[in-house]
Amino acid sequence: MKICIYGAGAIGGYLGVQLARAGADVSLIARGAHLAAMRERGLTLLAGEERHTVHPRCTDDPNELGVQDTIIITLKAHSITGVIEKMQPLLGPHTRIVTAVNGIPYWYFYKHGGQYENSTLESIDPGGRQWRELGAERAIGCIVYPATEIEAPGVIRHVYGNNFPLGEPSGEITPDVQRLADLFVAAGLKAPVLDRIRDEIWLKLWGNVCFNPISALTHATLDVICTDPSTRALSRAIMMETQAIAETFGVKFRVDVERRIEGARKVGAHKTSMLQDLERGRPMEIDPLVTVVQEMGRLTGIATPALDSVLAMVTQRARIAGLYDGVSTPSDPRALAVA
Ligand SMILES: NC(=O)C1=CN([C@@H]2O[C@H](COP(=O)(O)OP(=O)(O)OC[C@H]3O[C@@H](n4cnc5c(N)ncnc54)[C@H](OP(=O)(O)O)[C@@H]3O)[C@@H](O)[C@H]2O)C=CC1
Ligand SMILES: CC(C)(CO)C(=O)C(=O)O
Repeated sequence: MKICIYGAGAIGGYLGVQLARAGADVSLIARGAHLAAMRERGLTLLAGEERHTVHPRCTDDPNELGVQDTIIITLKAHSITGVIEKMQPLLGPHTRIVTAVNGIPYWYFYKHGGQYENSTLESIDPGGRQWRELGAERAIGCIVYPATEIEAPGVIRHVYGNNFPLGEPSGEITPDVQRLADLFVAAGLKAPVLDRIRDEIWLKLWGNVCFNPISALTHATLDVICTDPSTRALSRAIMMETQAIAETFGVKFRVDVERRIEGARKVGAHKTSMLQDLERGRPMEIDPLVTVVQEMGRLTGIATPALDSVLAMVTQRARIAGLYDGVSTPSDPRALAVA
């Protein structure tokens, strides 16, 4: 299976090392100093006391790679639209695209059923270009549970976790998704194939939608946000709004909100990716994690006053830092009035 990891940074680099070590035919697309370092010295994974270096093909030009069986997108989700054209040489009639990103993916309403079937969401997929030009029918869902970071160009630090649940939008256990899961397992990862992948997407997003913007606004780590009574209550309020929206779309949450917050608290003194991005001057992933929930709230007529307030502040914070030029424009006067 020819696999290309598009955006081989912290998560894509981790996957790249593990897949290469398992003997997979894997190519990495990256850029800048990180790409130069990988070309020169290979890609190194630091995991506890272990250190592994691999030398997969690395490029910033998809034309060099040609058609792939599987593309694993590990870009920040707000970067996907910007690479649609560059991705075209990788796409053949049978290519599958795995969305290994946080937030709601572009294919969300593909094989969803009901009144929203085949809808696109403006906050994550402006004009529906990802849906049309990457192809919703190509998609395989993936949830990223591990935490990793780029410690230096060409060097990935594994922080915790190895679980990447996978699932077809239709819920079927197809040969494609099973083959991919088998490959992940051979690479030492966990990759349960889920028949309700959207439930798991929301379970992860439940944390990102509140902890990430609150951390960017307060600079608090997860343990502090989940312990301080005020930020815990604010997180809970956003999570309850989010749950109401997701349940309208038929999502089932397998844990309750208190257990989800406790799970995050136990992660400890960890800075969310949004806080890390703010501190390092990198574009913040606001629309795929927060604005999209507001958009889905508008679609379903569910007010999101707590989320609206936090979103208004975090977008302003990000704009002032020059790290956001997205779509967030709250337009529901009722929600703004409540907020
Ligand atoms: N890191 C983590 O611990 C976790 C991450 N996630 C999610 O996983 C996804 C990936 O995150 P993460 O790995 O941290 O992100 P990174 O920013 O580390 O990785 C993305 C990589 O893609 C590169 N890139 C961006 N645009 C292009 C382009 N046009 N051509 C080539 N390369 C490009 C970036 O380069 P550059 O730096 O130059 O922009 C970067 O190296 C996100 O959705 C994130 O929320 C989820 C759970 C945990
Ligand atoms: C750490 C965690 C789970 C916080 O929601 C995360 O996914 C992130 O930082 O993006």
